[in-house]
Amino acid sequence: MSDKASSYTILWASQTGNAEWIAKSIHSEAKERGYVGDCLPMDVYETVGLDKVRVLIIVAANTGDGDPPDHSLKFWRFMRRNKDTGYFKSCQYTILGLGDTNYTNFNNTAKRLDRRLKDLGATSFYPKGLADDAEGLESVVDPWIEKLWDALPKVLEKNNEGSSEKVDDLAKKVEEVKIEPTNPYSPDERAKNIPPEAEKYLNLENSLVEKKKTKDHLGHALKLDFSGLQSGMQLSGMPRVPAASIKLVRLEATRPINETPSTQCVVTPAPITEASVSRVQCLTTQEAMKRTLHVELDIGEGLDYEPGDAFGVVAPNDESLVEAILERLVPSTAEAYQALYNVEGDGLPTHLQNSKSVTLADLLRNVVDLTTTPRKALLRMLADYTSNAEEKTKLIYISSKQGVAQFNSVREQVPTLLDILKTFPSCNPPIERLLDALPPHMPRYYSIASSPLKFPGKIHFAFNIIDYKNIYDVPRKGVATPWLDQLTGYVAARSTKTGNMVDVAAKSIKVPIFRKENTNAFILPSDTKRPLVLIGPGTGIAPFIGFLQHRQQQLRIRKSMGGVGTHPSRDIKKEFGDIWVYYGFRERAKDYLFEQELEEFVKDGTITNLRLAISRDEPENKTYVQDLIRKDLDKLYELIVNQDAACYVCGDAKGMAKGVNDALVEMLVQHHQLDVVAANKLLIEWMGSRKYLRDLWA
Ligand SMILES: Cc1cc2nc3c(=O)[nH]c(=O)nc-3n(C[C@H](O)[C@H](O)[C@H](O)COP(=O)(O)O)c2cc1C
Repeated sequence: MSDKASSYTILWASQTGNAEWIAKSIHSEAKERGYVGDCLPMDVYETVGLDKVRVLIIVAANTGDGDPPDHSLKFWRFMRRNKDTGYFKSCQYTILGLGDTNYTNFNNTAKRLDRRLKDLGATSFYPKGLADDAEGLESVVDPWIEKLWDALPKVLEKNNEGSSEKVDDLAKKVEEVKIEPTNPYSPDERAKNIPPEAEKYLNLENSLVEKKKTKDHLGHALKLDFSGLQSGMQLSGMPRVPAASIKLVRLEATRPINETPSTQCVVTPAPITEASVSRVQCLTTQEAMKRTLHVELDIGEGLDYEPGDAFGVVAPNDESLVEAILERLVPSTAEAYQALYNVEGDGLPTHLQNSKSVTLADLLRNVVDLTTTPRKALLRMLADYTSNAEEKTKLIYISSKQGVAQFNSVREQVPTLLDILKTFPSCNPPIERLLDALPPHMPRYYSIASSPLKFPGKIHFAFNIIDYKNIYDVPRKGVATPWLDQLTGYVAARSTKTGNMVDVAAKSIKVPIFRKENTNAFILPSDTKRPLVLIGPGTGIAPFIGFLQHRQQQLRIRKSMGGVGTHPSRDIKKEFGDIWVYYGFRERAKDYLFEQELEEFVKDGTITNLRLAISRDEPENKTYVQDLIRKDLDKLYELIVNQDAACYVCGDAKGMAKGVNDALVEMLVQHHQLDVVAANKLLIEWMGSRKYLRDLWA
């Protein structure tokens, strides 16, 4: 009998859908190649009987500060608590990590898992891959999967030789596309590729003729240089076309055109609450580089929170973009807003699991992502629905190994789906296939910038409106922040030093939100005596406004209870540790966020020391928070090491968080007699003991 295993298990841990999608693609290709196995989210590991698994493939992403995705925390607890060094002795494994080099803890989850599996007796059958979202996951993921097919037969038996041969041929065909510009992709062939369900609502004849495109101005054709693409060229390394698994089943009922779309199709980790916007304020002046809004939501009794928590906002894709894509792809936009469907299919991805009784517009508005950089597999799939031979070839080229420069150029231009369709006018994919290939539309998370002690029943948050031009001067915008700006009526930029919050309660503006579990313990220590060092430039100050309000209120409550002895007020103050705040912005007159509030915290003693790093008031003397920290190393050493202060960092993962980390390493080298390696190790220990906490974004 062969000593190879007869089946594999794929476990995935995903926060925003990439790992899920990649794991499922591996699973579907493995099945086609004749292997047998399962593909499961990490949180259901108990159903697998992990000690029996002989071939394990893990696809793991990161969130927070090198933390595992939220849904996999139970698995991690199990792995940490497992002390049986032989638990995985019959398991051969490999790991594909999805990370981002903008974060200091690059691919921490995959690296930790690798170590832990080895400690528990598992053996690696194929080296781990560490993909980097900063440069495009594909450049590591695609070759890693390709070589997995060479490694797998050494540990795993094929159960279905017949099917595998067919697939090998198929794979070969996909790998080696020979460019034949004179071979047009006919409408007939295209029709063959449209799943039968799609034909029920797609009038194929109509969809292939030019339609009036009233929203066409919204799309911008990409600027791409195809001079490297030559006739007769052999192309290789294309991603596989995502399996056609989604079916749209048309229902009898229709939705009245004037009915407000609901968010019931959105899959969120906690139930959605409709919160009313009560007040709003622009924290920056007209002349500031960025526009920053401060919004207050009325949450009533519905949502408990503590400072440091975050919450999710369910923001729709831009409606005119949704409409323009529908106008471009379906024969009747009106129908796309009214006809109801159930989304069905084997192993539906998580984000499609609530898509019942939905319109095509609902799906594009709330379920799939229309604005993030396209995956290569999407471009490859679009090629299959492109009738013009030259355009089709270009799409295949961009998704191939040879077209990597063009793919990078696509990424750089941050196109919407409409831009891609505009670049390739004869491309007409059915909506089902888009659902197969587009990433999930994700909720946006914000740190709460208030304390329930100061604002019971309310939450505050602050954010920059994402609105910029790409390298070719084409306007680009975010999803949630321009939507919130529009929803709250584009309040005027502040003109005075402080500005006031505008009461908009009467407008009954609703924002769908949900609670986010605080998985990284970014909360105040319960002991108020413990000193704090809070480092957060820009909107990184937001959670600290909540921390400071909380401490301010705690102090007021404590004072109102009165004290004993000759100096009650001084004795009470001793029950509250010092708070040092490092805060940064560009220009004092334009983007000093929460200026009035911070000054009040200083005045009433909530903040012991407010250190302001201003980067543009004196262009020759740019100061960042890490520069101020470097100036204060001896005092900070006293506070952090001798007085056991907890140190919090919030904001940009790359420049700021790295700079602050380096400054803290310097502090430990200078004052704690450690070398750089030992100092870094101590900082990691502090993270584990919640003395050094970071809430970062790229
Ligand atoms: C809020 C956030 C925090 C992240 N933190 C890290 C990190 O600390 N280290 C890292 O290597 N990648 C980090 N990433 C990058 C993700 O691992 C990467 O984008 C991955 O493709 C996400 O996969 P998913 O869609 O399956 O969640 C972070 C991404 C986000 C959005």
